[in-house]
Amino acid sequence: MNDAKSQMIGLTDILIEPADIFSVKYVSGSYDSAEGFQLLDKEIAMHEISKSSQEVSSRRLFYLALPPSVYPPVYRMIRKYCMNKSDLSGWTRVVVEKPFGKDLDSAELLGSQIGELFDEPQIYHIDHYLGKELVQNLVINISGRFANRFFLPLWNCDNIDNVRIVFREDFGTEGRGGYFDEYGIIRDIIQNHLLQVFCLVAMEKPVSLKPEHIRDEKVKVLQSVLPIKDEEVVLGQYEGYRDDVTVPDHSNTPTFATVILRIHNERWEGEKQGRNEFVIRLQPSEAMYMKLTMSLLILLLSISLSYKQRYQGVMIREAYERLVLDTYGPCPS
Ligand SMILES: NC(=O)C1=CN([C@@H]2O[C@H](COP(=O)(O)OP(=O)(O)OC[C@H]3O[C@@H](n4cnc5c(N)ncnc54)[C@H](OP(=O)(O)O)[C@@H]3O)[C@@H](O)[C@H]2O)C=CC1
Ligand SMILES: O=C1O[C@H](COP(=O)(O)O)[C@@H](O)[C@H](O)[C@H]1O
Repeated sequence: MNDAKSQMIGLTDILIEPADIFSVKYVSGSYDSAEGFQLLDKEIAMHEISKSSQEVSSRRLFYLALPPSVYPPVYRMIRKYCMNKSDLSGWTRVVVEKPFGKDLDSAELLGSQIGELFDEPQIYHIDHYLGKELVQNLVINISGRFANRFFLPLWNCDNIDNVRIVFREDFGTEGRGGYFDEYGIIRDIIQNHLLQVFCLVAMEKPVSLKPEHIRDEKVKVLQSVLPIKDEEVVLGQYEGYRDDVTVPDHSNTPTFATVILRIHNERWEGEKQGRNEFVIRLQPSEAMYMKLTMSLLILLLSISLSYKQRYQGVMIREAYERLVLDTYGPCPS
């Protein structure tokens, strides 16, 4: 690994207390050499001894803000040098970012490489879109589709012509070309964040909110998607993308993509011509609103709920904050 890509930062000390006090310590080293990880382990152990009544019993969570292609060497080092040593209690968990590989082969390879080092319950796959307030609402909260008697009977192809899941950003790679150019917009955003939203919008009601039940329903809806037609995909690259010095001059990586997914199941297969719109805006400024177009009069009626206005003073957790805290608990969903 070259030097420019060899900085490893270890977060050795996070205190989460009612007063939200965070104390952070950095240890630097390279991804593929023992010294940095031995030092990191030493720092963690010192912290554990200073804080814990049970010597060297701890909960160690490793979250890597790195492209998954770098995971195998880093996780090998963690496995070798940084595990919780105690047989008494505690645990070691690792958080894996998206995209998980580039295709089926590389995803399976990555899975087996990480699987050789850690047991399944130790591995947490993170998709921060699942931590967003309105995405959580899609499944569990009061306005979630399964809890809401207003939406429940309407949520099918008799009443919904199409669902558009739109992600827009008004900035470029900003120095992240080293990661982004290797993956592109489909693997960076569509295959994970937007497909998760797609699954939550389209899936059937899970038997319970247990992780495996939610996962099973997501799998079913993905299996119901018909093969994508070439003519229903558009790819592009925004002008100026290659101006970023971290992007190769001749990059052909897509930075724009649109695709139509057709679901072949009882709920969604069928045609409905409709002109009303129900919008769930995850960001910026969380909101839900409805635009009703009364055919001849073309009257636009808006029924809206802006989270900022409606829930003034209520703190909405950041997606990562919610999910990283979840990794400390017993439930990986
Ligand atoms: N940025 C974001 O908003 C989000 C990012 N993620 C995920 O986090 C991970 C990292 O993304 P992000 O932090 O944005 O990416 P960056 O490009 O900022 O890279 C993060 C770190 O990884 C290093 N790095 C990048 N490419 C390579 C490589 N090919 N080999 C070795 N090291 C490399 C960088 O080193 P150097 O600085 O030297 O290039 C940097 O230290 C990705 O998996 C991404 O999907 C997930 C959600 C949101
Ligand atoms: O995963 C990623 O997401 C961010 C966008 O996240 P958001 O919460 O700000 O919508 C994106 O910028 C980044 O390229 C990608 O890796």
